Amino acid sequence: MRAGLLQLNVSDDPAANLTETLARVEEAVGAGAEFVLTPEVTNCLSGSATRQREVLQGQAEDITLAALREAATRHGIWLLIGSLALKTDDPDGRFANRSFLIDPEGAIVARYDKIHMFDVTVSETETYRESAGYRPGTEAVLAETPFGKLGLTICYDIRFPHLYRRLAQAGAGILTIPAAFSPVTGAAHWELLLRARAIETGAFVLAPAQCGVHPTSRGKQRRTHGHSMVVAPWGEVLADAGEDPTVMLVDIDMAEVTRARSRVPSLTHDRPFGGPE
Ligand SMILES: O=C(O)CNC(=O)[C@H](CS)NC(=O)CCC(=O)C(=O)O
Repeated sequence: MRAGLLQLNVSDDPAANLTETLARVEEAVGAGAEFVLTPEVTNCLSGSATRQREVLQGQAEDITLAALREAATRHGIWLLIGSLALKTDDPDGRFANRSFLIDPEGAIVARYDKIHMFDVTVSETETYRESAGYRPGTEAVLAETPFGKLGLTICYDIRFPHLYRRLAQAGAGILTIPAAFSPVTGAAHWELLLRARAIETGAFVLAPAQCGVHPTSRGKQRRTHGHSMVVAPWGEVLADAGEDPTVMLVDIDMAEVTRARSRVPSLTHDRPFGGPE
């Protein structure tokens, strides 16, 4: 299976982002991708809740979701929309940070709401309070594809290894981790965390990411780490997209999952234990 990961530098203008995303999908398909993946918040990255309320839509109206479903059908590909920021019926007006798996008929075969919220003070000048703007999800999601079972996660989820263990033990051979990682934590942790999750689970990790300085019309300026990555089940980095927007193609051989897990079957070696709760 050939995967095409889109590394994007989105703005807070969903229509403009969609034009760029569709062109990149086209590029990936032209290069033979059968499974195309986009980063977290493919539709809009903003540092302003006011701006988000102006431009974001609910799932039923969202232009990015509709157009990407249509693109999946037109090209006959599988498509992971890393996530969309979407309006919800949350009483506090919070958005969903929701990932979608689309099949070649354009059907939504799975959707996942990011569970873990990035409420972190990275430095004195850089603070994130994701839970103020987004309503967290509560369910882990596994999806069937012709190339294997897929475990859907998003960005900060990467720091919660029990989620990945659960998905892998439920059968996932591919873990998707679309991201908009912060530059500071990205430089220190991103590659190491991706490789750790791949090794612990004996699964492929596919991590399409946002990159660069994001053009925003108002509010806080956002910057992201880039370095979209594919990691093999044994832990090798198969590809790293660097810092700039691009399409990254990687051939995935699912037999590597079986090979890694038979060399080190730690996924099947859990033991009950007592001790601190
Ligand atoms: O804000 C939005 O609209 C979209 N969401 C994001 O960019 C999220 C929350 S701020 N970013 C992360 O989870 C980065 C995690 C990270 O960098 C780490 O774990 O170190």
